[in-house]
Amino acid sequence: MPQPNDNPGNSGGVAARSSLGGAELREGSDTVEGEDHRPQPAAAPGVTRAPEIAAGHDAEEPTHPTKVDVRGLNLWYGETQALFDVSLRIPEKDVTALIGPSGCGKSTFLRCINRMNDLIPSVAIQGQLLLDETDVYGPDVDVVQLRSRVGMVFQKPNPFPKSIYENIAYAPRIHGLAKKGAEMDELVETSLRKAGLWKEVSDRLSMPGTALSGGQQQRLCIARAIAVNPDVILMDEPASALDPVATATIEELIDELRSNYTIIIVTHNMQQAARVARYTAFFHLGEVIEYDDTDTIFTNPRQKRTEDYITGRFG
Ligand SMILES: Nc1ncnc2c1ncn2[C@@H]1O[C@H](COP(=O)(O)OP(=O)(O)OP(=O)(O)O)[C@@H](O)[C@H]1O
Repeated sequence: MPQPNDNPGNSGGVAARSSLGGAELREGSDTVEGEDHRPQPAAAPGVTRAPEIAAGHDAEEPTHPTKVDVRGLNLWYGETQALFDVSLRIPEKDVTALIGPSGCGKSTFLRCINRMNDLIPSVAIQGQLLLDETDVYGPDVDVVQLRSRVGMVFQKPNPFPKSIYENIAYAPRIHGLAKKGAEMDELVETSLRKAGLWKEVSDRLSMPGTALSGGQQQRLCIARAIAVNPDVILMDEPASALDPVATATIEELIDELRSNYTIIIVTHNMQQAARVARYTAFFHLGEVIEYDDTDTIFTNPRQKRTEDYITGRFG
């Protein structure tokens, strides 16, 4: 088993980091600097592979560095704890799925990565969440910048009530990423191309984004996220409101984006996780029960609870 402290560049130990909003930060009473009390995820995919996990997989498979390194993350909504000691190392430039029954904390965890939970006053967070080497909850973090590095796509497509063009151009303009005119036109086109939408909308960029079909709106939202050149794209059930054809298009798009972006996707649809994700984390009751190659999770899970979930015994 790899030890969590195998991860280079981090000294281990769980740091109390942040109190968001009005709730008290809880100190981990059993946590001693230098010791590591975190549960052991099966492996940190793409970083350090346990020999038994590597067995049966292509030994030449490239391993990617960690993009998001989560260490002992706990989260409370007021008095109610929703995440328990979550530790995951999410590799860069690939797709990681978060699965588990309703209410197990998948979306809560996802929202920690770009600090969307800051918007909920009762939330308190303890633990460490590193994006590359940066502590996302560190005192110097500019949350606006963070959210441009870590884009988000929601369950229900939510284009701005503006033109297709403006949906893409809005954030780059605010961030000063392109000048008005040809430079912005090019950025809009490139973003729409990357999201596989350009051909469908190139002759109607002034039309409202909300006039597109649901699947097109979701690709517009993905193009909008891409336009600010993020490293990470969080997707919270991005296809659950779409029909099967639009869902297939989104899944194809995710597959195309995987080589350039770290994609973390929450999905209720296990077939979808199996189709799009290289790695899968199974959450239950706010804990990560198992985290491994998607193949292993679906064909040879180590934990009974994972097996029971993927075979439909609960959830
Ligand atoms: N804003 C909130 N305030 C209080 N409790 C919340 C809030 N959001 C989520 N919770 C609670 O936190 C727990 C985890 O919810 P979360 O939405 O993260 O689960 P999930 O696994 O994404 O569920 P689903 O698959 O149904 O979307 C649940 O018990 C939920 O009721």
